[in-house]
Amino acid sequence: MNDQTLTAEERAANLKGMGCARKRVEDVRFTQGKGNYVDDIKMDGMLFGDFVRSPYAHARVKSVNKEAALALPGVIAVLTAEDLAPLGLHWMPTLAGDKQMVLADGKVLFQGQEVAFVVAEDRYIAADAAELVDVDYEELPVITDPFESLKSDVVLREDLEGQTEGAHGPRKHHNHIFTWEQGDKDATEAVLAEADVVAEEMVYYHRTHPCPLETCGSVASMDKVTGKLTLYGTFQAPHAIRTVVSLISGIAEHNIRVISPDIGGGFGNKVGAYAGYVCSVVASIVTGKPVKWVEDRMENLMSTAFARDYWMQGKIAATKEGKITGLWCHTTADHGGFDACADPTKFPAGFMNICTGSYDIPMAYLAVDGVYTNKAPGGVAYRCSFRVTEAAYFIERMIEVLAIKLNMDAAELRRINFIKADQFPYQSALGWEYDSGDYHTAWEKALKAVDYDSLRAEQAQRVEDFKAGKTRKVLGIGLTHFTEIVGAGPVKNCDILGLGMFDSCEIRIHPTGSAIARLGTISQGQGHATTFAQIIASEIGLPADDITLEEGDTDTAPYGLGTYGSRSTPVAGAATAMAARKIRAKAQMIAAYLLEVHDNDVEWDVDRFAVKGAPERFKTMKEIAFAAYNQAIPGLEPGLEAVSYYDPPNMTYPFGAYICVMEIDVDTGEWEVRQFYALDDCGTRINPMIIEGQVHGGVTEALAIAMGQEIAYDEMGNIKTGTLMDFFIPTAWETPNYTTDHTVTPSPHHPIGAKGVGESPNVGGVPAFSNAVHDAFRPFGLVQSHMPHDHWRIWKIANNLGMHG
Ligand code: PCD
Ligand SMILES: [Cu+]
Repeated sequence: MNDQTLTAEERAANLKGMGCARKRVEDVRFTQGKGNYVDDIKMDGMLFGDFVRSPYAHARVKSVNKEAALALPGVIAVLTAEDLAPLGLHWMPTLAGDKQMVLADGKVLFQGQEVAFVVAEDRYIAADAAELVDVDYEELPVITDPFESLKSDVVLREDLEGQTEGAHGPRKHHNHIFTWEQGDKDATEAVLAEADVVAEEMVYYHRTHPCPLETCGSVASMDKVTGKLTLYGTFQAPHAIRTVVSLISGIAEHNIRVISPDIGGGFGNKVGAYAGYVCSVVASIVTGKPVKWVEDRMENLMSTAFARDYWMQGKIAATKEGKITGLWCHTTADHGGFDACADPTKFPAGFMNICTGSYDIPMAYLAVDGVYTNKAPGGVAYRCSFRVTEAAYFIERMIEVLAIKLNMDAAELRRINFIKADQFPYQSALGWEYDSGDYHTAWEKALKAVDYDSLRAEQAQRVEDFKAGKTRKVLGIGLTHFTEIVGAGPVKNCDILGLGMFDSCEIRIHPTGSAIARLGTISQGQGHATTFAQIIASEIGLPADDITLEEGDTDTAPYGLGTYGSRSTPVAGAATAMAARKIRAKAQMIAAYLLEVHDNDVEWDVDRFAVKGAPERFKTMKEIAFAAYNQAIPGLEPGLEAVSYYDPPNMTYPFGAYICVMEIDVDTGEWEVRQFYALDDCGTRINPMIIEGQVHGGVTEALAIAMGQEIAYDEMGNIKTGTLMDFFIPTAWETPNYTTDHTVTPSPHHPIGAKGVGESPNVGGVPAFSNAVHDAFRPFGLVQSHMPHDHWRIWKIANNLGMHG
């Protein structure tokens, strides 16, 4: 055995375990076009569904005439709310405790709302037939502004009329959904009243959309003989979907098999439940044939879950020296026609109460009011754990605004107020216990890496040159220090529709020393098959290359709550390590038995158990695996497998320091990112290459959001950005170079010390880009301006500041 000739380091390297920049095993398939997405699923006799959608943002649906559509050859059925009503399926519950129409029931509340579902023999016939469905609408007044909505006599949700209690407490107005309050209002207001300095600003984080490359879709197949429903779909939470389908359809849960095949990006868009899923299931039950529904790009942008749309009114108080004494925030949250926000049940505004950020703020108060308008429903985490990007954007803008008020350097203001390394675990004024952090170290490393002082000197020179007429370009230095909160979790705080947010992993070792692991999460491109195998490799000493990973099939995977909110590593990653440790514990008994020593007389050594003090006497994990199946210890059951359901004791708190240096042409509003530095601390790093990829992707999405991407409506409620001609997706052309860096502050409660990282680059990136724009104009008097900072809006900033002469 050449094992004996290798050093421990060489044996460890062969495992490709944690810390290894292992190449993504998924990519062999993906780069050869061998992925298997929902739209690749083809079944015998499969039918296709397509929606009739409302052209109006608010209208009464007086009648739906299906005749012409049904007369078209190849059309099998046209479903309306009337058809679904007897089954109780014309409305469905949302994750936020609201309910949502599956098909228009008497009225429509947003443009693109589903009115009828046409089922036909192929996709094209279905689309043609959808055009033939004749809907008689009566237009109603449209409200697209949440502040107006709260003053309007127009009742948007007639189904809730007279209902003064909502899912999250009292409703103040017929278009009001909930008020969520955190922190101490009176004490915070007292601090504001006495403060040396108070900066106040409205920070708007505009409506945008995750817009994954693959749109949403499903294929439902009801087998009437076995009574089994198989549902393929683009689900970020397949198990939760199975439970919800069972609860609302009455089909026993064991008779439902939900499968998430390959997913072409989720970004939060695929967490909730959509009308298309319900309609494909009903259509399959009705027709007895498999039914596929896949939306197109415009349908995805106009009807599936949007993100953000938070109006955050802020006040921040400080001493003259810049020590922050209090933070106050009132948010008006525009949820559109239904509250279909995907947050843990007890958090109607997600984790917005992380808005004290990285700073030691002794007193704080947050209130969020949810409001209905005539816009698409949703409110998902688009690459951020439940409204954390909103919170980070808010505090990182407020810090900048305060720095202006104090006439202070914004890097210094942050430094003065950071939570110190010795304050962790840190109890925040709005209720969180930050598990760990070392913000000062990260901050100094970042400032040094970009040579902050010379950048400031260059900027000062630039301002002079501009004033002297020597240049038409200004320079912005966008600073951000963010704190994320990921890994929902703890079941005591976090559940979705009553399902506790634990996660799971099951590992089965085969006799020859290879293995399969199944998890309750589901990769959408993150590379779980690569990274989770690395955790197992390090924990039990079998090569990652010999470990298969399977996710997304509810018939085989242990129950889990799915992948979003960067929870896979903090929760399922922990379950993986715990399951592996159970296996190692059994392996230790087997090894000791084979080596004829006491259990405690063997010790773990990379990929084997060796006799203490006699390292030449050992059994490798591979040998132990074989023994587990034929030479088991008398009385011990054969086999080598384990499962772990992990309920994390706390969330994890990744953080980072991002700096963006931007050049802006004041005459055209064009911008150029000259430098972007991203330092992330996600605790123990499983795969540095995947982390770097996550950061590149996330910062690019942040660039999109900050610099142009938006879901905009006109006053009639028409969506103005419903195609990729208008909705900004950066290409290689717009995407700058990034410098990535890291510090490592392990999570003290996670078995391997890892924190999530997938969302961090969005949470840190958006304020970094936006602060760069603001900072470029700060010397000319700009305090606050709303995103997205497209060329036109930047031009207007310059124009309003009188910079166009
Ligand atoms: N420390 C550490 C951490 C982490 N990691 C890695 O990294 C990744 C990620 O992770 P995380 O953070 O944990 O996360 P997840 O859970 O897995 O995932 C989720 C996320 O993820 C991200 N990313 C991504 N990518 C891709 N490609 N695609 C997609 O879709 C996506 N999405 C996005 C989102 S949006 Mo939400 O849903 O909004 O809530 S949330 C999210 C994986 O693989 C892992 O393993 C490592 O390595 N290390
Ligand atoms: Cu979010």
